[in-house]
Amino acid sequence: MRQAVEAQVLNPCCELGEHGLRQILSDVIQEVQWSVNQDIDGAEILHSLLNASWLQSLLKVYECLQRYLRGSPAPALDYASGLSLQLLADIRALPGCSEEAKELYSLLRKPNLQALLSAHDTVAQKDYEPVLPPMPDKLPDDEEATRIICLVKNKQPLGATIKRNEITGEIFIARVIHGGLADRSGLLHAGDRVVEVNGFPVDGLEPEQVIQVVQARSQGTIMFKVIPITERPVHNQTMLYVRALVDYSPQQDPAIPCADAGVSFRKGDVLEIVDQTDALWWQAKKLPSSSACAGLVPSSNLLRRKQREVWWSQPYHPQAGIQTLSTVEEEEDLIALDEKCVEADEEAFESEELREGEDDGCSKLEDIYLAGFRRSLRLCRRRSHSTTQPSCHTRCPSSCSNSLGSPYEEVVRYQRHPQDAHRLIALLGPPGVGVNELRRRLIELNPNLFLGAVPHTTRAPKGYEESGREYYFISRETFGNMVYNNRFLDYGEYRGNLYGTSIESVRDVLLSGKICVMDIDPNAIHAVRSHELKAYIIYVKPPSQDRLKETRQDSYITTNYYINRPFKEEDFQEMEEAARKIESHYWAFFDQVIVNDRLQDSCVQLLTAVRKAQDEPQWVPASWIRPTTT
Ligand SMILES: Nc1ncnc2c1ncn2[C@@H]1O[C@H](COP(=O)(O)OP(=O)(O)OP(=O)(O)O)[C@@H](O)[C@H]1O
Repeated sequence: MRQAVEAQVLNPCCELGEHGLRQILSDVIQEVQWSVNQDIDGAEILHSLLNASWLQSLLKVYECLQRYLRGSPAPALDYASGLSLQLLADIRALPGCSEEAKELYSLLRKPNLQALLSAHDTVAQKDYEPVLPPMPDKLPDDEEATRIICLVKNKQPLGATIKRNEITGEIFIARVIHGGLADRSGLLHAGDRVVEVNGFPVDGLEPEQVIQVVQARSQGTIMFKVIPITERPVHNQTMLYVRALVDYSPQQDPAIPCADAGVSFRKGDVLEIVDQTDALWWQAKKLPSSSACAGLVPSSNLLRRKQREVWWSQPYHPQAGIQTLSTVEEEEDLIALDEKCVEADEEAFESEELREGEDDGCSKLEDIYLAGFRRSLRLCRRRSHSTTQPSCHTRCPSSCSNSLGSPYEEVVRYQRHPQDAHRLIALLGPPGVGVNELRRRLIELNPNLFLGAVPHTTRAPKGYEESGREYYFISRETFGNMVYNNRFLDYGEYRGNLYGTSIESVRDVLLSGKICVMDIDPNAIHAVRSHELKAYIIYVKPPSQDRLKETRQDSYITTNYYINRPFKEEDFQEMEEAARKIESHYWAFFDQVIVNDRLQDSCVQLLTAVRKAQDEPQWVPASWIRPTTT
């Protein structure tokens, strides 16, 4: 018997029979049993190994595969789709058909089944397209290994770019676009040398001329003769999602290798980076994307370099391929705006000067105080909107300019766990647009769920005020210490008193299980975008000037110099101007934009946005989820 086993091992191709292997195995077990009886070393281990059920199963699988290999699969017929059509006609012709026949009829009519049968027939008839040209009879011995590649082109672009070696004039595939036609074929690779296209030798041609040869045939088979690259680099691509912090238009970028293959994006767009092989040009898809095909975007380094070039050479150039987040010219504009504001209100200011304390916008809803609506706090914020020397400071005043250095921000999909603290809801917009009106309405809707953070101030409390309710009343020294220890999200001075909102105040609301709703100065965006607060930022945008005039007829604005006066034409213009500046600097950081046209609609949109922020997955900075030590 042992000889029989050896024969099988030496000649693995010989027939094992249906139960061949298992038979051998049981013979081996018997043999081992015999060895055990003879007290031979290691035999027991071998015995248990051979008895193992997993080995038995594996051998069973092996036998099945052997059986399958012996009988090569062949189609029973190669006209299944024709037969199904005949069947449909026959069933239709039946005078009264059974339920089974009806079911069969409806099954056979399904387009997916018909497509399947048609695919079956194509394979069965070996009716493959395209028919490759015959191999030349005589290939010169010294010719390098060439490959003939036929791609069937539809209206889609080929999905590959080429480059020319300026010394030799040879044409190479520069890159293959992820998910494009060439990529899906798996036949063309970056680095392959293109020798011929549709029979035309391309050596020495300009890349544009080669493209013309390719494009001469917009549809049908394109034949490439290529010398494949010998060593294809191995890429370990990792999934990367980024939020664009700048605008980019490939059509306006003369440096892009192929503008048609470029992906344009705006600040705030989320890009899926599918290939970072090239140091200069990444491949990406703009989300949400229904296309399998990626396109070219500048790499982070390249985009940063472009940003710097634009920054230094063209402070503001709307035609430039890339627009920076902020420009020097715009900063100067901001000063001009403030002067205009003083001019406009000087006369009336005499008679109707603001008096801090007379009406501090105390907001009380039955027995619930709505903290953070103080007029002085808002005025101190407003001043920072309109000057380059902000009276309101943020915990990280330089963070905005830091973000200018990085054109992409890595993001990940995040959904708050129901047991986690709520995300901070931060509202912002140009002065007077209605941020506080919306915030107030939201809190009033459900004060048990929504709450503002209690701000700090150095001013003395008034008779009716309680520390921790309207404000935390603290000394200048304590306030200074808190500033020193970065405990304010934003703070500022108004009429000699300091005001600020601390991280602890927001934390208190969040820890109580409520949703903290805060209005913030744009400068505070970077402070609230933190691992702990995970702010969801809602930008309240003014509608058109006409709609502002129409909707704000009975509304009142509080300016630096007036409390609650009717809106004037110039208020709307200033609002629009301020909105333009906020948008050009900060658009990328807005999770939601609400155009505050009809108040009722805006309230509904706000409520929906707040629910989305808490309960639906959102793109958030990767650093919130994987905090770094820096
Ligand atoms: N959609 C709207 N339609 C009509 N009036 C509105 C609308 N939104 C807000 N208002 C009114 O506009 C005025 C200014 O609104 P609000 O005080 O909320 O502005 P704000 O954005 O908080 O600005 P600031 O903080 O600088 O005062 C208020 O009288 C408010 O009731």
